[in-house]
Amino acid sequence: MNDTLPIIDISGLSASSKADRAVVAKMLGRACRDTGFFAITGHGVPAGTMRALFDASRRFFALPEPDRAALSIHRHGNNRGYFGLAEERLDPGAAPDRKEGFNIGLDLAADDPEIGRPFRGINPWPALPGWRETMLAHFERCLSIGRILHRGFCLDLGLPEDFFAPALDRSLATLRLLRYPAADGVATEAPGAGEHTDYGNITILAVEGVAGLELRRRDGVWIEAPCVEGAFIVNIGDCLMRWTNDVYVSTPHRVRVPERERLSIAFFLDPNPDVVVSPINGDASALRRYPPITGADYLRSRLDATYDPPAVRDPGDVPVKGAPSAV
Ligand SMILES: O=C(O)CCC(=O)C(=O)O
Ligand SMILES: [Fe+2]
Repeated sequence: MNDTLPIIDISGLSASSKADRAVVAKMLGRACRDTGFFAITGHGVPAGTMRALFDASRRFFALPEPDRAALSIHRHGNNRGYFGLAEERLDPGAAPDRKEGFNIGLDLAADDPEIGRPFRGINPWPALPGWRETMLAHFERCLSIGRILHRGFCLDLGLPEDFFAPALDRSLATLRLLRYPAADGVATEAPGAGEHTDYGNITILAVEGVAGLELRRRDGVWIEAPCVEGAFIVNIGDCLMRWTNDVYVSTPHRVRVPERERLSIAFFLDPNPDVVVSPINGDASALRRYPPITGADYLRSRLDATYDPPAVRDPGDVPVKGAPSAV
């Protein structure tokens, strides 16, 4: 394979003709079986909207440290809020990550009956005018792109196109703003983000043009993910790999410390907590590589197996342990 990611225009997934949708689905399927990484265009999000989103992210990271710390993920729990530099270590064999971030989950009202259930909680918000609305609009946008992509996956996998729809309507999704400070000539062992695979079904990543994301091809060679103007980078996570019985692959990736400050915005699409993730393999249950498990139990098991204590972890990610899952 070559050194770049496939760039897939996904607008055809909304075509009225199934044959047209299938053309895109086939391209998606090929990428999902290969590196599990691809860039998408034709997603309908205007460049100005993305600029405003990154401006909002920059405003957050420019807040005084005490204001950010007041929103700490430790204080708020449920994987929501702020974490500072070196508070997360995606590769347990490496130094902590040189990045800070802010996580936003499904936005629930204080009296929502789901509050208190695993990974359900109230989002803390910074006191920045219009900020919450900007972020929630992007959350919804990514959810809808994620659902459309799943329809394409279904077509590729020979499933009814709405197969995943009921599994993604109360998703454990997380929108995560990330800031990687510039190297600034400081000698450090720390990565921007250590090598890991993502936990969920898919990750939809926006970058602003500063390179740094690297992924490991199936032949073991690390390549840089190109910054494609106007595109999101999508990658398959461990949950969808499991769900597809390893037909789709989640691929190890990492972020190197960038030459200049780098902002990225990741959306991790995990399934509903109570959905049963049962590997898709027709009726040949004997050939299933994994037992069925609920979305929430799978998340919990991965976090518990990886972290002690499982404090700041993001359901979007798990570090790579032992043999890489995708080669
Ligand atoms: O910032 C990036 O480019 C990727 C971040 C990432 O892989 C993650 O947070 O899971
Ligand atoms: Fe990741």
